[in-house]
Amino acid sequence: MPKHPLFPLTIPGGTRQSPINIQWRDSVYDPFLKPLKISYDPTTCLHIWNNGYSFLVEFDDSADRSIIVGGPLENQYRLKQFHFHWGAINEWGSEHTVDSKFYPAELHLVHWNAVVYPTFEEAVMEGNGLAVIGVFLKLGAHHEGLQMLVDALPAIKHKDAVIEFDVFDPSCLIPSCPDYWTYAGSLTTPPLTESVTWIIKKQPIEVDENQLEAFRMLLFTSDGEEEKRMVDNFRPLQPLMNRTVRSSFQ
Ligand SMILES: CC#CCNS(=O)(=O)c1cc(S(N)(=O)=O)ccc1C(=O)O
Ligand SMILES: [Zn+2]
Repeated sequence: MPKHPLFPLTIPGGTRQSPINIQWRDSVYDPFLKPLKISYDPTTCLHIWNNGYSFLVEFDDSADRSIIVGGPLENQYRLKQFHFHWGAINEWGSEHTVDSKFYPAELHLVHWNAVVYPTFEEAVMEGNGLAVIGVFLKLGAHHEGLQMLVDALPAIKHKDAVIEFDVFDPSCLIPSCPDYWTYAGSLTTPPLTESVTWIIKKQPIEVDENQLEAFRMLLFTSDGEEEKRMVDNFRPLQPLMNRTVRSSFQ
């Protein structure tokens, strides 16, 4: 298991840190959880860029055009960006684990509560400010929708590289099975604030080896610096402490 030079391991006084191991048998079915409703407008897609930690696709979140509602959420939340975490090899790479099993990668779709908070930055600091959908990636069949992202990666190999990305519907990356786990957690990168309602999809999506390898050819480093491959950009598991993971399924 690689060490994590990227960011602090612990937040002093943290009681709801992420990621966590989801022990399937300890999760509690909640019949009052609603189905998650996802309505994304593909034309709100802006650009894809390498921020030196992951690659992310950002969306125009100046209006309620790409939103999620329902599930465990009290309000609707606006899509701001999505990004991935992955490993150097297929044995690990996801941030969350299920019964202590790692997946080779994990997708995070980050949304913020624009009903209650005026800006994303303010929402990041509040307990109900963010909602992140987590989707596991497993090695298997070629994923057509992901390939559009993979084809753009060579153009953003280095830190701070960005290219236009006009139309993309991230719904194609979300499994059709409605089942999810949900728990109260945090950002897994600085500022690590305890502001995230996590919604982790039970069913992974399948991607092929070439697609995972394409993630691994990205670099943490800027053009001209000594090359460091962008791999193992996941935070170590955090203690569950006094939390229950709820499931939307029996
Ligand atoms: C201020 C502030 C902030 C956090 N930004 S983020 O929520 O988009 C985010 C969230 C996550 S995660 N892994 O917690 O969803 C990772 C990375 C990022 C990011 O800045 O790129
Ligand atoms: Zn993430």
